[in-house]
Amino acid sequence: MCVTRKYAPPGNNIYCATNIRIAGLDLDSWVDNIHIPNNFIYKCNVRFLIEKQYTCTLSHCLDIQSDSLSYVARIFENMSVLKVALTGLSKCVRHTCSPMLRTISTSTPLCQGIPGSVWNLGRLNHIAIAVPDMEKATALYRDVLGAQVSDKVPLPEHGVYTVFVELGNTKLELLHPLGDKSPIAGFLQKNKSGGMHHICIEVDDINAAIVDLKARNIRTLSAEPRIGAHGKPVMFLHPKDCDGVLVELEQA
Ligand SMILES: C[C@@H](C(=O)O)C(=O)SCCNC(=O)CCNC(=O)[C@H](O)C(C)(C)COP(=O)(O)OP(=O)(O)OC[C@H]1O[C@@H](n2cnc3c(N)ncnc32)[C@H](O)[C@@H]1OP(=O)(O)O
Repeated sequence: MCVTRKYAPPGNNIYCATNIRIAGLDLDSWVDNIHIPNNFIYKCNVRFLIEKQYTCTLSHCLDIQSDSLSYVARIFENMSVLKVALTGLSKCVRHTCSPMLRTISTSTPLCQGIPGSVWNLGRLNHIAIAVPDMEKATALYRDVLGAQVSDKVPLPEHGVYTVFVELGNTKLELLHPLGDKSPIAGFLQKNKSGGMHHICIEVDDINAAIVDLKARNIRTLSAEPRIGAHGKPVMFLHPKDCDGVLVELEQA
């Protein structure tokens, strides 16, 4: 799906295309009337967030039948006002200044937000494959399939050796057990020839994601985010809560 210029009048940014009405008021009047700290930036960002959440519906006229106060409460529930102010402003500037951004693909975070949520799912970072023989697996991707592969890196804190295979649009992470308590050892016991172990998806705010997912009863597999293979905070989600797939979220 593509949202193109035809939905937006020339000279305006994409958000002008949607006529959003909340609780019977147009968005501007509604934002003017809401009782949040009397600060222009806060109001700007509330407006921005609502537009951001709803523009992708492709609707020219969107009626949100919602009690205005509870709607604001939901928006503020999961966010720090400062973060919203900064994110909102920088995104507003980008969207008003660059005509290129009038074309939005569904793979951008813009189209993936959940109404009222302050975090967005990003790109697929990697797919991890547990392998019983790292040298053999590396040789397969490097010598037989012709991919660029990284060096083998030990990550004792995760109980794994890793090799990354570059694929252009994403990566494969080959995993082999390191140490007695490696989570990969148990997996390989059950899957002797190896197999897909997890997928890793980027998120723009891992802490907000964790709070939100925990509230939705999705189990996280460590108390706090840990530093993953790319030196960034990561969190694993229980496969039983993710349709049988072990999901790793990585801070983008
Ligand atoms: C460096 C870093 C990075 O990329 O940044 C990494 O890759 S670290 C990569 C390694 N680190 C991790 O995997 C950390 C997160 N993983 C974990 O906490 C654990 O491995 C669990 C996923 C919770 C599995 O725990 P454990 O092996 O003790 O339990 P288990 O074997 O009894 O499994 C419980 C149930 O989950 C299923 N299960 C286990 N591993 C699975 C997997 N990878 N994908 C899908 N399902 C899986 C089992 O089949 C079983 O289902 P049934 O009951 O139906 O039989």
